[in-house]
Order: sequence, then structure tokens, then C-alpha cells
Amino acid sequence: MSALELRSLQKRYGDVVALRDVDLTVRRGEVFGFLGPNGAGKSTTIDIVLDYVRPTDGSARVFGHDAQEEGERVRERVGALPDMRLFGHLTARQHVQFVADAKGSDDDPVALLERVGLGRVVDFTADGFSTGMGQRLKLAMALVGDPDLLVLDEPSAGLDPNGAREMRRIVREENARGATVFFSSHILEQVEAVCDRVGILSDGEVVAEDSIDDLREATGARSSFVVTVDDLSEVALAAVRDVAGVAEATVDGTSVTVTCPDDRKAAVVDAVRTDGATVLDIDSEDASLERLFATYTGGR
Ligand SMILES: Nc1ncnc2c1ncn2[C@@H]1O[C@H](COP(=O)(O)OP(=O)(O)OP(=O)(O)O)[C@@H](O)[C@H]1O
Repeated sequence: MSALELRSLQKRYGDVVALRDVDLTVRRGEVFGFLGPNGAGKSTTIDIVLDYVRPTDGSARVFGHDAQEEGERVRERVGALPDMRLFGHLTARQHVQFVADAKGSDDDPVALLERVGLGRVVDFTADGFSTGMGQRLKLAMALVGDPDLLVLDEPSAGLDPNGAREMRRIVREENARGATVFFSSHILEQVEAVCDRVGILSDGEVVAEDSIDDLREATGARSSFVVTVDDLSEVALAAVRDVAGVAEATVDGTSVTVTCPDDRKAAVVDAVRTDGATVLDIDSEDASLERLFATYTGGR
């Protein structure tokens, strides 16, 4: 049984067709990235999965349960972001406790808040929180009760690069625990860094569903480059792999082939010199993920 199955999903708002015909399968245990330009229909799809919005036609099933007919059963197994708005007069701890009570979970709110980097503000009210802090708090709420499926709509919105990196770490940890993760984003490098597979939504339809590597191969697009140094140490290699956006770094002698977004290349070159190595050559064989994305969405 799949974690999430969308079949012929359609949604019209009056004359506006938000979803034309969405078919998508998210397998159990995978991290699935839901990509698409603004207005493609990502939030509408997620709202249907969470039963905030009813489809005009078609169905959404979560672990075999119909999202509309068996909303209760679905919600027991799902953690979602953003699921609730924040209440300015409540503390971070009270927000998380509220969700724990609603879900009948005995999770410790403080432990969850520490996990998302809010350990020092557990008793602060949300009205003083920045956008990024609010996003972290919502993530802590989504993690309550170890959900089997995490549904994250633009989880990195409002987060600085550190916050975005921590978000990726938590996605990986949740996945390692056994959770399936479904998240939408238009930040391609974020998706590439953590996802097993992606679905690309364009104009209310899924135009591609595959691993990014296979999509690349299918379109002939690649975004790798090779840096050759005089001496490649483990420290330098670890630093390269730590650069945000680096999806892959493979070694051949003193050359390292790195897959990353174009705008991270300078950071990769800096990282490879961490241990004092001298760069001998840089060979770029380029076609970025952005171009891959544009190939499928017609540049929208
Ligand atoms: N309540 C609504 N009433 C009318 N039109 C709507 C409504 N909600 C969404 N739409 C329209 O449906 C389409 C899909 O919107 P949706 O928010 O799902 O896209 P999205 O991919 O999440 O975009 P973004 O990345 O900008 O959040 C858009 O054309 C949007 O204007």
C-alpha cells in the first residue's frame, strides 16, 4: 500500500482550474519532493490531502484511507506544516502541548522544541516570534506523535540558510525513523538534497514523476562539475559535502565531482581548499536543475 495516492484529482474554483488531473503515488518510506512554479496547484493538492478543501473530482488516499471519507483516520497518521495558525498569546510549549493533547500523545513539548532549535524560548509567547521561529514552531507541532506521513508545504519558507539546513536534517531523521515525507517547494536545491523522488506539477497537472537523476538523464541535463586539487584530504571532502546544496560529491584520485546548484560552486571551491589544497583545474559540464525544471514546466 502506498503512503499517498492521488487519482485523477481535479479542483475548480469557479472559472479557475487549480487542478486539472493529478495522478501521483508516494511510496512508503520515501522522501518525495513536490515541485512546481507559483500557482501550479501544490497548496491546493496538499489542502485536499488534509481535507481542508474538497476536490471537484478524483480521490486522495493516505495509507489506503480516503482523505475525504476517513479524514479522522488520516489525521491520526499525518503531521502537517503549516497545519495551524499560531496564537500570539500562547507560548511555544503551549502550542506543542495543544497538539499533543489533541493527538493523545505524551510527547514532551520541550524535547520537540529543542529539536527544532527553540529550546531557549519554550516559554515565550508566539507574538514575538520571527517568521523563521514561527516556521520552526509549526514544524515541532507537525512532529508530535511520530506521524507516519509528514506533509510539509514550503517548509523552508522564512528560514535562513542555517534553518533550512536544520529542516533538511530533521526531514532525514524523520525518514530514518520510518516516516514518509511529502514536501512541496520551489527551492530546487533543497529538494534535490533530501528527496528520493520528485513530482513536478505544472498548471494543475503532474508533468514528471521520477528521481532527479533519472529526470536529468531523461532530459540530458546535468549540473556536475569537477574540481582537481593537488591533495584531497578527508577534511576538505567533508567540508565540500557540508556545503548547502551539494547533492553528491564523488572522488577520483585528487578530483572531486560535485553535483550542486550553480550558485554554490564558489562555496564548493572554497570548501575544497579548507585544508590548504591548491586548485589545479575546474571542469564544468553544466546544465542546472533550474533548466531541468524549466524543461518540464515550459519555463514558467
Ligand atoms: N480559494 C481559491 N479561490 C480561487 N482560486 C484559488 C483559490 N486557491 C487557489 N486558487 C488558484 O488555484 C491555482 C493553484 O493555486 P495553489 O495555491 O494551489 O498553487 P501553488 O502551486 O501552491 O502556488 P504557490 O507556490 O504560489 O503557493 C492558482 O491559480 C490560484 O490562484
